[in-house]
Amino acid sequence: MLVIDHCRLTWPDFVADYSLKVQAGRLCAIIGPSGGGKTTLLHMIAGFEKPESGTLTFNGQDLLPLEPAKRPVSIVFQDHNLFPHLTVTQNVGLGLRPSLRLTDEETILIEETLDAVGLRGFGARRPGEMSGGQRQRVALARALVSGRPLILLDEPFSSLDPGLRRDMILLVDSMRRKRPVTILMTIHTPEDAADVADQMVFVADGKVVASDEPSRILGGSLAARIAAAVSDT
Ligand SMILES: Nc1ncnc2c1ncn2[C@@H]1O[C@H](COP(=O)(O)OP(=O)(O)OP(=O)(O)O)[C@@H](O)[C@H]1O
Repeated sequence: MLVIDHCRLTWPDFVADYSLKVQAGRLCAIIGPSGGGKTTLLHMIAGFEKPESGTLTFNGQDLLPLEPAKRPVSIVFQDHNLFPHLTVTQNVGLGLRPSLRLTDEETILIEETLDAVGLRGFGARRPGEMSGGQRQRVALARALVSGRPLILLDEPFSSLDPGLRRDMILLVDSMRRKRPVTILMTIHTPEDAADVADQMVFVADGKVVASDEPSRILGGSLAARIAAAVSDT
């Protein structure tokens, strides 16, 4: 289980105080108004931002003393951070071995993962030779191949058209059914994930305002604030 207890960050214009629990193996969708603190929450879990107080554990392990690279966390950004000069296989391989001196077993694992995200035969291509949706799949494959149990997706699909976005969310859902991973995903369109997420979290003003099953979040007292947040973005 991921347990965040009163993790506090203070900047001149923004104060965050996050508390949240996510059971291991769950898919948790994070929604909320622009500037409310969704990305900052993920960055804090990944270790890019350090809270000045509070506790953060995953499956009982204290994450706060750990540098980002040492955390059991893999993060996918909206701009997917692929290296244009590297092939798809190499970009995914970075999730396994930054030196890219891949063993035969690792190369096979990469091929299997590319297959799983629908990119069989794309290994030799470069990101510039692929569509936006295909590039997102490469970034997702890199996160999955890392074997890290906690995957953070920071609006990875928001630049895609609605049909493709939905396909990608279904792909994330199918991946986590094959492998025990816990996934936190920020999204702008709650409906995209309403039927696949186990948990939905509404973040605003640097706080987790509500955390519950998606139907309760979307149909509850926050419905008007959620609608306003969606139309605002
Ligand atoms: N390193 C930083 N230093 C100072 N302020 C920051 C820093 N990082 C983020 N902020 C501020 O924290 C607030 C929350 O930003 P954050 O990116 O987490 O929001 P968000 O909910 O992800 O927004 P969006 O949906 O627009 O991406 C913003 O006011 C932002 O300006």
